[in-house]
Amino acid sequence: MSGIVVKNLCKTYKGSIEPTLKGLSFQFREGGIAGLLGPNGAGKTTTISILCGITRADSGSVTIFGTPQDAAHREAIKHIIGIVPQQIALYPQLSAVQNLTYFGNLYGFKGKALQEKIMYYLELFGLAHSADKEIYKYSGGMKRRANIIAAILHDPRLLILDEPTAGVDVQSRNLILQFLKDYNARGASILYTSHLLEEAQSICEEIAIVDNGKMIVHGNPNELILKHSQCSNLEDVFLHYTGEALRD
Ligand SMILES: Nc1ncnc2c1ncn2[C@@H]1O[C@H](COP(=O)(O)OP(=O)(O)OP(=O)(O)O)[C@@H](O)[C@H]1O
Repeated sequence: MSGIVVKNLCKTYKGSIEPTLKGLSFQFREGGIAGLLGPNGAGKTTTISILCGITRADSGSVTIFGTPQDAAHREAIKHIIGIVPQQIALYPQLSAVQNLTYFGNLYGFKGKALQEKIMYYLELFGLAHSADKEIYKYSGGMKRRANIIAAILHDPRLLILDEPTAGVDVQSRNLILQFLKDYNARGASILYTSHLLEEAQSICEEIAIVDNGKMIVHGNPNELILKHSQCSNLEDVFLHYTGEALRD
């Protein structure tokens, strides 16, 4: 299988006694929309950071479309993946255009072609009227949308997003979800995390629920719902596997 293959990831952060990842494994096929789900502290952000090469696992392996995520392939992986982190990764004192020009340059894009692409995406994400406004003046939803543009200027085959719709209004959320579906329809793969299970149920064809650093269940949301007669939606499935207990 040449999708996203995660095998036996283990990770204990420096200074922590308890491991964050305890032999986590899952696979997602190429070309789909996949959801990495789990309660607070399950290890989703850690897993995503390892997938992108930001954090190193203590052991285990990650292969993306046949390319291993290791020191020898870091540059190749950088071009395959676009990452939208949970925190806004833009310079607040720079405008959207200045930020996006900077990120485009990092990937070797320059000049008119880059500026046209930036304007195309600012338009698509409803930000054209604020193209020259500094990011600190943006609303939360506008920042999230600009954050996504920064990750797609190099046309990544895999877009990874950590809670892209957390804390945004319904309008921004709809726009972001529509973009994800359209980007996927153009052939790209999407891997995203969310605590909004109704949303994950509606856009993901594959989900993996992780808890306490381990894989709990993987599958198609509708098939998982049908498999458990007492479950009528993905939230029921999630609670069935992870229980009612608080994690903090
Ligand atoms: N840099 C770090 N140093 C020490 N511990 C960390 C670090 N980053 C994360 N952790 C711990 O690892 C565990 C998993 O965190 P992680 O952020 O990966 O979970 P998550 O599933 O993304 O959670 P959430 O849904 O709350 O965002 C948590 O207990 C967290 O405190």
